[in-house]
Amino acid sequence: MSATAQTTGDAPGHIPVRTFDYVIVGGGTAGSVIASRLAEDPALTVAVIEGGPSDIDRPEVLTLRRWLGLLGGELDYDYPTTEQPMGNSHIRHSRAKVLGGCSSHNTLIAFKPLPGDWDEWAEAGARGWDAAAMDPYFDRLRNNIVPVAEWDRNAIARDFVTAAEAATGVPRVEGFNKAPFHEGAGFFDLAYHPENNKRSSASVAYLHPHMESGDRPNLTLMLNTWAHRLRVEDTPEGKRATGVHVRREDGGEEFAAAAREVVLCAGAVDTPRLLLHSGIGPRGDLEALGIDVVHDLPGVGENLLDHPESVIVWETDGPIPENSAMDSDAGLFVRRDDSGRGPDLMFHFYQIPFTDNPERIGYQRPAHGVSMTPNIPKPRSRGRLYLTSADPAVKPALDFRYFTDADGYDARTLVDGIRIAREIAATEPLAGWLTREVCPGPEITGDEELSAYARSVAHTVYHPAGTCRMGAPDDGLAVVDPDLRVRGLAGVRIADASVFPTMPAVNPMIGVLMVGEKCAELLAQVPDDPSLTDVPVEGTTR
Ligand SMILES: Cc1cc2nc3c(=O)[nH]c(=O)nc-3n(C[C@H](O)[C@H](O)[C@H](O)COP(=O)(O)OP(=O)(O)OC[C@H]3O[C@@H](n4cnc5c(N)ncnc54)[C@H](O)[C@@H]3O)c2cc1C
Repeated sequence: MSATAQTTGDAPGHIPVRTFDYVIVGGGTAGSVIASRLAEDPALTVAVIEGGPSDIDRPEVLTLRRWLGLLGGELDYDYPTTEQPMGNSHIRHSRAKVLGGCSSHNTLIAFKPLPGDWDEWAEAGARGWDAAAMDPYFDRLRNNIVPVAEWDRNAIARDFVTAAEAATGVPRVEGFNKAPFHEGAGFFDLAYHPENNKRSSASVAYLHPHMESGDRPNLTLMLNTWAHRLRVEDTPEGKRATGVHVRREDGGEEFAAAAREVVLCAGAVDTPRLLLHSGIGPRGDLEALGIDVVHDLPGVGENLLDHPESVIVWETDGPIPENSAMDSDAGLFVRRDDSGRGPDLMFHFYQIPFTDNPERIGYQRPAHGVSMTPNIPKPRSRGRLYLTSADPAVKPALDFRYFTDADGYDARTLVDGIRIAREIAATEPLAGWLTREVCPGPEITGDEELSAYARSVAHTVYHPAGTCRMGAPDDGLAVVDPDLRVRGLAGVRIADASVFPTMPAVNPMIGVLMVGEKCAELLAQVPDDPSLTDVPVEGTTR
């Protein structure tokens, strides 16, 4: 196979074609890993179609502590949710439009998924994705995963950890990735460079070294370029994805042809969105919108998962010290149900008053304060992503169906979280810093009132996943098989947060990076098969 992408001229009325061995849609968290790994073989050509710009020389992106300033800005796709009768309908889901994807604007909290998380995937039909099989991929990660540096450990966060340990009886943990845990309080591991607070995002760790040295001429980054349709053709072997129609920033159209495979890494919102606009999804939904059905795949967009959280805010006795890695670098895991496989309640401790949602219902932001955000590691509610228009420019609908699980487990978890948070706040040495509970406020004590508050100010930990879930080859609602191949289509795989069958108890980014590493390995195992090159490598396409 040629190491040089083949290009054709731009014929009038036609779209120029460039052919690569692999076309990766999305240079985000998983996409950066896969592109970098595939391009290690100089005989292969690899293209990355990335909707956003490069992150190189952008301090507002590369400086971890500036993450909050990116949300809702020009590098954010900013997806709304649908009306949430049981929760907060005003949540905006940030999704990064920049090389590195969400690893370029998240908080880079780095947890290896717990053994129970992977084993649950294997039990859901993802054969080969159990904890023992997945463990080695963590050691391959190139990100600089380190504990929060001593100088970034804020005094009030240290006191939160001590108070959490005393109030709940959980052990203090130094290095959450050293061994599986059920409970614990401590500073997190982060993917960052403490000496200058620079991100160790997927792009920084996997792509920058090659972009800066130019040692991967076989890797083409098509930046500010939007993939709007996956092309599927009928071949003697069946339906095959042959490439992606893309639109550049200047409005020009191109076809990126894949001689071997297309890999979709556009994330849990944009991968199903692209499939649906390509006519791949539930037949009835597509027909109702007038989209030609290319491949009936009922699971696309189903199984929308997230980690919902609530918030409790205290005013502090004056300003707190300035130092921090990113203002939310310590936390707590609790296991209320001893029969569970892992933690069932998690808290981030914010060194800022996080009142965005409470302000909407009348609370005021204190001049100085801190917050605890209890979240649900294993939520039971399941949502759905779907299109409301055949126009690809219209954002998809994200209906998380927050707090709709039949037995009320999700809402109850947040109520338990607020009660535990209050116990910690009443315990020294944290108690001495706090002058008053701002929200929900000490007068709100009953289960129902607490639940109503917790749900009305609920937020997301920004972890949407599961919308193209992996499952056994005979699982009708699975979108990809355990080799990440889209069911019923040749030449296309998915590797990003959308393939998660269930939600890990911990923050998901490391899991996504490990999906990327495993996908690269699966692709490398494919033998050279002449039939795989039976796709257009020359000419033009409409
Ligand atoms: C604010 C925030 C904080 C978070 N904090 C943490 C944390 O601390 N720890 C943690 O573990 N997780 C965290 N997460 C979650 C984590 O970052 C994500 O789960 C993970 O990065 C998702 O990776 P992905 O590869 O699925 O998608 P992404 O990283 O989002 O990559 C998708 C890429 O595809 C591109 N793209 C999309 N559609 C197209 C298209 N049609 N054409 C071309 N390009 C396209 C996008 O521009 C993007 O670069 C956070 C997320 C957010 C938003």
